Amino acid sequence: MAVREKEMGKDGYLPLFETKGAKGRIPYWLYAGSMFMGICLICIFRVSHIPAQGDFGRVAWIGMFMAELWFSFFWLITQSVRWNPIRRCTFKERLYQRYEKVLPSIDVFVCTADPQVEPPLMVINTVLSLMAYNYPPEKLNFYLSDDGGSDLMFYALLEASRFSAQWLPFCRKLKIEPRSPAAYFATACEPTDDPVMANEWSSIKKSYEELKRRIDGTMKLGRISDDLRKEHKGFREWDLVANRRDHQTILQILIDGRETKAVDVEGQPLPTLVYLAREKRPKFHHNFKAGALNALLRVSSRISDSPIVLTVDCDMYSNNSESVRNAMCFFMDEERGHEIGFVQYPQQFDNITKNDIYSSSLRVIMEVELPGLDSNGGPCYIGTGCFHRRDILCGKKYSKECKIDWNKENTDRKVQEGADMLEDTCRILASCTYEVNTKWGKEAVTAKTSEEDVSSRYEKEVMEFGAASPMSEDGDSKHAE
Ligand SMILES: O=c1ccn([C@@H]2O[C@H](COP(=O)(O)OP(=O)(O)O[C@H]3O[C@H](CO)[C@@H](O)[C@H](O)[C@H]3O)[C@@H](O)[C@H]2O)c(=O)[nH]1
Ligand SMILES: [Mn+2]
Repeated sequence: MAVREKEMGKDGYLPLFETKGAKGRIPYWLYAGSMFMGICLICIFRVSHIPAQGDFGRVAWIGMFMAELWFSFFWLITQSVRWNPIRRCTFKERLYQRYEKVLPSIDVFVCTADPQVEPPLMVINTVLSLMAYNYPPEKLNFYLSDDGGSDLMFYALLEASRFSAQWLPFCRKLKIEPRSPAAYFATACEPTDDPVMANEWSSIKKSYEELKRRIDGTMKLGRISDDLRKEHKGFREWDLVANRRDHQTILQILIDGRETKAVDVEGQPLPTLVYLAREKRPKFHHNFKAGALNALLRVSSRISDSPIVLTVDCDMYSNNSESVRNAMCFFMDEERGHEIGFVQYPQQFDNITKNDIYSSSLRVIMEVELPGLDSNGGPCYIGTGCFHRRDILCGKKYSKECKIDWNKENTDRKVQEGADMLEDTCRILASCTYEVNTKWGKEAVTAKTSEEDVSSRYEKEVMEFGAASPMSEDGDSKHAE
């Protein structure tokens, strides 16, 4: 094993992640240094050549000097986010060796709000890209929050739950990236070298196209046909729905990962998949996405209660199937894990013009400023693509002494009830009155539910975040072990 000395922590311990300075810092420091010199010289020139009292242009001179001082001050404070950008590298191989058996389970929250603006086909592509993560499927739980309360969205998710039985094994076998079917088939070519694979490839592509056609057809029709309605008990919920702003909680567990029959075409377990449309009533404010996330936190704490929570906007698929493992390297690092409250990934946009004339890819923000903020304690939560520790969201503070026993963490949180029972008992957690008379909105408060007593609210604590927020970059391929 050829491991460089500085990679090692105390007592020869090998960390799960490493922090490095970003590339290009030295040229930037030279540039910033010359800039600073220039600013100083301008100041000296302005002060030493100021026109005497009564001379022509004195007021303009002072005005210019003030403006220059203001811009210099502005430049100086931007250095705090540009001076020292950092890069994080993970060692997934070490994670695999030490923790593969006890990896924590993850609850993934996807938010959608309107089936017209955010087409269900796009939403299920996001969900499928996440379901296909390279992570033990029995440890993944997916929750789709539908603020549009639409049976069309429910139907699309039902289709996705069926398609996932083919899609997940296909992704595993061909190790494809990205794992959003739409994004993948938009660019991928049929593998020609292996006829068996080529066959499978075309058959999956055909299945996806049929799924797309069925969903497009239903969207065009604008309602669920009577034949489709018979396919799942969940559609009966919509008999009681007045409109999207006035309806009861709709909660359907489409795949119950704990069940033995929840398997893909290869017999491997499927992840849990839950549809949630929280209760909406005209009298109560729903608090948009934040309200949805709070409802999801409560409902998921009852169903799967995973120690790690990932939030994703429905219009943002995951382009890397290793994202979860990368994030786990931060949370599970024995020495520094307790310093990390959340791990988030920068966003990238798909539909940007070649020359990016509007700078839509936000390169300065994504490539310089967020890594720059990372060296100063971390940027704030950007709303999507972010893993949180559940306990942090409920106010827990971590310290050096607070070591997590991941073995215990995993087994402690299992529920016994069947899916039907859970659907019933969890409804109240997504009711619109749940947060009434709490401090929600004044201090962002979230409630955690106990297993013993579902309806009682306990542990209402202030939402706050940990000190560090690393941005992960894959580094392990470059390291010899
Ligand atoms: O009542 C609502 C309204 C919105 N959403 C969801 O919230 C997400 C973000 O909304 P969007 O309209 O797409 O906002 P963007 O401006 O694209 O989002 C960026 O900016 C938001 C804050 O302004 C963050 O919340 C997002 O995470 C971030 O991606 C989407 O998935 C929506 O479906 C809900 O779940 N319920
Ligand atoms: Mn968006």
